[in-house]
Amino acid sequence: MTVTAQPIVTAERESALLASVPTGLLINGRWQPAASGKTFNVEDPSTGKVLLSIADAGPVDGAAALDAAAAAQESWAKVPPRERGEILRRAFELVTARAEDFALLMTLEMGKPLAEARGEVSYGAEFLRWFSEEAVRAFGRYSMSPDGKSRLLVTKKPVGPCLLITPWNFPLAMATRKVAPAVAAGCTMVLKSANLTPLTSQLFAAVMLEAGLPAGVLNVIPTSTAGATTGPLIKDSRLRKLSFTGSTEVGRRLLADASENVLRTSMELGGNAPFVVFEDADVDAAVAGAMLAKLRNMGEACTAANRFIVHESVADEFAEKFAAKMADMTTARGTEAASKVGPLIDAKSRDKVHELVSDAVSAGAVAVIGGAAVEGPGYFYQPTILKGVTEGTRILSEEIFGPVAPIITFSSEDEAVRLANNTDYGLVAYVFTRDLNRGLRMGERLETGMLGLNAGVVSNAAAPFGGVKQSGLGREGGLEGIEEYLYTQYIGIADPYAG
Ligand SMILES: NC(=O)c1ccc[n+]([C@@H]2O[C@H](COP(=O)([O-])OP(=O)(O)OC[C@H]3O[C@@H](n4cnc5c(N)ncnc54)[C@H](O)[C@@H]3O)[C@@H](O)[C@H]2O)c1
Ligand SMILES: O=CCCC(=O)O
Repeated sequence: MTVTAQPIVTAERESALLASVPTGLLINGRWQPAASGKTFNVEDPSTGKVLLSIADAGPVDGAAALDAAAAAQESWAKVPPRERGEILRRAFELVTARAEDFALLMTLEMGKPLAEARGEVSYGAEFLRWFSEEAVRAFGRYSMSPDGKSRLLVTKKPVGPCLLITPWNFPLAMATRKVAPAVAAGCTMVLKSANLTPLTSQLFAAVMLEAGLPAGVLNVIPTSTAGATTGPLIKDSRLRKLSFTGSTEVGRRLLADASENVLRTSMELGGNAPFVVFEDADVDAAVAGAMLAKLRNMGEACTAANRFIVHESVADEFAEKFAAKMADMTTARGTEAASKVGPLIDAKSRDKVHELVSDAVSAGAVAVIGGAAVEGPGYFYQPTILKGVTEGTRILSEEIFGPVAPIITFSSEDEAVRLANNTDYGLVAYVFTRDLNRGLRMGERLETGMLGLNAGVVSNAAAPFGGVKQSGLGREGGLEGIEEYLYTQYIGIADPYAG
C-alpha cells in the first residue's frame, strides 16, 4: 500500500537526537577516537542516507578495551551485589525515561516502525530491571558430605572479562540481555556492537555510565572489521567468556576460535521456527499469532516463524485470513504515521529474501499476497504469503529474515512433528491447538529450546531464551541468564568436629 508522507517526528528532532549520540569508542570510562583515526558510516535503511559517522575500532583499540576490562575485573568483582543491582536499577529508570530517544534511534538505524521500537525499549529495559533483582541472588551452598566427615562449601564467582558480540536486529535488547547479567554477576566487558546498528549501543553505554558504572567495567568498540578486531581478544588468555548473538555461520567459526583457550561461550544463533496450526485450532487466534510471529521486526528475528505447517483441512481458511491481515500492513519508513512494516536492513538482505521467494515460486508455490520488493528508496519488501510450498524447497531450510510466510500442509500429528523437526535449527516452535494434551505432547516431541503454545511471541526477560541443535548453546534471561556469567567454586573443608 502506498502512503502519503506524514512523519510523526520532525527532521530537527532526528538531527538533535543524532547529535546527542557519542561517536567515540568507550574505553576505560572515556569516549575516544580510534587509534587509527578511522570512522565508518551508519546508514538509514529506509533511505540509504548516512545518519552518522562513528569511530572504527581496530586491533589496537580492541587490546586497549581488554586491558581496561582486565584491570577493572578484581575491584568490580568486590563491589557488593546490592550496589551492582542498584546501578542496573538506575539504568532501567534512565532507559525508561529516555524511551522515546532509544526508540527513535533504533527506528533510524535499523528501520523498525516507531511503535515496535518502543516495544523493544520496554523489552530491552526489562533485562536491566530483571537482573538488578537477580544480582543479590547468586547463592552458593554449605553442606555435609554423605559420609559426614567433611563439609562442602560451594560458591559462585564471576567468570571474568567477557567479550559480548551483538547483532543488528534488536539493537537495544540484544545488548541489555548480555550486559545486565554480566554486571549483576560482577564481570567486566568489551562490547562489540553490530556495525550496521551501533548507535543504540553508544547511547546505552552513555546511560550505563550515568547510572554509575565504574570506568573499565563496560568498554564499547564498534568496528567495521569485526574479525580482525575481536580475533586477538578471543586468543588472549585474560578473556574468560565469549557471548555471541548472530548467525549460526559466524557462531560456528567463533566457537572454533574459542576452543583454543577453552573459553566459556554462550551462542544465541539462527532459527527456522515451525508454526504449526492443527485442525482443532482457533484459526483467528492462529492468524493473530502468525502476524506476530512473522511480522514482528519485519520478520528479521531469530524467533520469526519461518515455516507455516498447517493442517490440510484449515489451510485455505488460514491462508485467506492471514492474507487479509497482511493486506493492512503498510510498508513505510518507521517514522511515518502509517508505517506497520519498515525496510529490511540492506540491499543484500532484501535480495536474498526475493531469491528465496523466486526459488519457491519456480518450484510451484503461489503468492497469495506480495512476492516482490517495493519500488523506490530503501530496502522494503512486500508482506508475502506463499501457498503450495513443497518439501525440499530452500525457503523451508534457510532463515528468510523477511516478511515472507511459506505455507506447507500436513495430515497427521506425526507428519507435523516430522516436518517441524526437519531442520538443523532448534530455537523456537509455535503450536496452535485447543487440545491441551496435544500441546503438551508437541512440547515433548519438538526439538526446540522454546515453544509458544497458542502464542506468537515467547520473548520475556524472565524466561530462559535459547536454542538447541545449531541454534546455539546457553540461555539468556530468566533464572538461568546470570549463571552464564558465573562459575562454581567448591571448597572442601575438614570435619569441624574432628580432633
Ligand atoms: N538466537 C538469538 O537469540 C538471536 C538473536 C538475534 C539474532 N540472531 C541471529 O543473528 C542473525 C542476524 O544477525 P547478523 O546478521 O548481525 O549476524 P552475523 O552473524 O552476521 O553478525 C552478528 C555479529 O557478529 C559480528 N561478526 C561477524 N563476523 C565476525 C567475526 N568473524 N568475528 C567477530 N564478530 C563477527 C557482526 O559484526 C555482528 O556484530 C540471524 O541468523 C539471527 O537468527 C539470533
Ligand atoms: O532475533 C532474535 C531475538 C528476538 C527476541 O529476543 O525476541
